[in-house]
Amino acid sequence: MILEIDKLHAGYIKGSLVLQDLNLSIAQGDFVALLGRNGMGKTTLMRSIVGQIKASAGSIRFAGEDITGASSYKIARAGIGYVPQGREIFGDFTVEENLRMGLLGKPGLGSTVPEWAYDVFPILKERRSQQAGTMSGGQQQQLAIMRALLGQPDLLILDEPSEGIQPSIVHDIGVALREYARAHGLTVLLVEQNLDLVGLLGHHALFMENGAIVERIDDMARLQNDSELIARYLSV
Ligand SMILES: Nc1ncnc2c1ncn2[C@@H]1O[C@H](COP(=O)(O)OP(=O)(O)OP(=O)(O)O)[C@@H](O)[C@H]1O
Repeated sequence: MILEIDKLHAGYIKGSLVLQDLNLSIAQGDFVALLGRNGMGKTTLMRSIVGQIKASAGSIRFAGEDITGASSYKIARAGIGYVPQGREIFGDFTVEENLRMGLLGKPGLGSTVPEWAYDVFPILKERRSQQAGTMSGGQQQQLAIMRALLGQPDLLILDEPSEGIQPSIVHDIGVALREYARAHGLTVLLVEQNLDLVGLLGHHALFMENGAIVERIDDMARLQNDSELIARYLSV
């Protein structure tokens, strides 16, 4: 297992936990989609894995190493890339400057954006000198994903990458990312509501409710044809 979370408890306010006794194991090279209604704790779980929220109990192991309580910087260096909800790109900086930030803090990667980055998402090459904040949502999402990939992570975590993006563009981004992930043996953990992207980037789906993972499916066709499952976990 590349990621092993055992009995994790975490939250924002003392005495009020969002994640309760959460267990999760992800195998190397797996594509896992995490689904659930708003407020169930998906983002809190992602932020706990990348060290932005400290666990009050339980443990998180990545590639055999205990990363519970480690700094975000150390966790990124250990090989976890994170594309946060809302993308968090630097709008006043150029595309290339944003991409260079993905190289920071990782020894041996240099400071020049390698050509392969532009091969994965060619629009970023066209726009490399443009202020990132002036690009469309889909273009900014490609930038955010590539900034994370430039650190050459072993596990890539994406939090609602389709948010605010036209469906056809979401699909194209998903196809490009799937191709990259397969070619590089990347493990992917995706929080997503867009079922097209879940189908593209998920081999399994996990459902989260009230701070715990309550069900797993391996037959992804159920997301299209099991209306009872959808109603139980996804309808608002
Ligand atoms: N910064 C914060 N401070 C206090 N409470 C928070 C904070 N962020 C989230 N919460 C609370 O934690 C709970 C879980 O939120 P979380 O964002 O993890 O859910 P989610 O499943 O990712 O939903 P969404 O799809 O809306 O992001 C919610 O009750 C939310 O109000």
